[in-house]
Amino acid sequence: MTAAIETEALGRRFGPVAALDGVDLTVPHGTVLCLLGHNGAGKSTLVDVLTTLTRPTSGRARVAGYDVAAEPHRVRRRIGVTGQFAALDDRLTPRATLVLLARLHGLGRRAAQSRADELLELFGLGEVAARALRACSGGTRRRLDLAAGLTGRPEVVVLDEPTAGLDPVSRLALWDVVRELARDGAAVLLTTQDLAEADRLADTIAVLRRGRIVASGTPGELKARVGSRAVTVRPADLAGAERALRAGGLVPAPDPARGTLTVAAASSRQVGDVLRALDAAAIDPGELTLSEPGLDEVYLALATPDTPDPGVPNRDASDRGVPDPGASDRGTPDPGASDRGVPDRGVPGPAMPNRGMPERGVAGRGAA
Ligand SMILES: Nc1ncnc2c1ncn2[C@@H]1O[C@H](COP(=O)(O)OP(=O)(O)OP(=O)(O)O)[C@@H](O)[C@H]1O
Repeated sequence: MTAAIETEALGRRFGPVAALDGVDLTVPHGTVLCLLGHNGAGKSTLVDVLTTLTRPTSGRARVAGYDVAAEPHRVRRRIGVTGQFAALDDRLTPRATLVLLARLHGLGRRAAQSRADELLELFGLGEVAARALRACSGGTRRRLDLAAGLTGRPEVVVLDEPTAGLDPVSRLALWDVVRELARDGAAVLLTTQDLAEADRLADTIAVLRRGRIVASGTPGELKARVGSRAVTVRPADLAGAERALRAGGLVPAPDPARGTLTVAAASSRQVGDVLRALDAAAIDPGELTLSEPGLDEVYLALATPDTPDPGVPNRDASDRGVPDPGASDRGTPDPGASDRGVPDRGVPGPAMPNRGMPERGVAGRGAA
């Protein structure tokens, strides 16, 4: 069985700007791929291409087995698309809205009602199910927007920052929905700026930077790739401890405000090295903590636009003595480099995507 989403050397240019620059992605059924990236990395453009809102200018993308450029109608029938409620009568209730949409997806009256009730419950909309839409809050409309995209039980769901602006309870509820969708066999691609969200939800995280995937893997793999557990000690004699660690061949990072020294320690042997170096100088480590790398480190090392390109030696990382996140990507010249520095959205592209199209908007931004 082919993957639910497959892209191959996918590119989308807007005039001189390469919003997507050779993106290769695979999202199998039953899995969640979280796309992380800085502002302007190309996340929305990728979502727009996959949901047929904009056409690629190079490469290919297949969604649910259909090419997005050659068979956009077939793709649209199989993806979780939201935004429909914007075009509906504001006097309708959330329940009536969902029933109507389910019927438009070909369900009979009974089946449509039960699908609507299922979604109302899933999105915690039970209490407002019978309230007119015009009297519903922005958050409620947002959740309804997401629910509306699922009325047809899509096999591929693409969510652009689905939890941005949701309150914490709604956010957790949406995470449950996403996991449930994947358990039921759907492929979910979601973009997020929320690292906790990616950590909790993703089977795979892909890091997009300036239109290119610079790293992908499970959350655990990415964390292991940038890092680096660290040992932090809080000795009484900070300067003496720093000298002792350096004498032991280690590279401590002092934090005088906290009175701590931190040393990257990829293996347990290196944890021992820290203790031995201090012991050799008869220095008590004081408090000792061992910390695991987090996704925030992954983000800082890989996703921020100022990070050196994967094709360029990463001086910062090697200076800190931590493994270089770009190491495995080396050797690939960066064809997008010449596009850089072009002001964002300054140049109108050949075909401006209509992000606001109510009948084909994708879950997420601006829906509230
Ligand atoms: N219609 C357009 N015309 C010109 N440039 C565009 C257009 N749409 C996107 N771009 C440019 O393409 C690049 C990628 O933009 P995109 O919106 O996909 O990024 P993003 O990762 O979604 O960012 P954000 O998190 O800020 O929404 C940016 O440089 C952006 O300015």
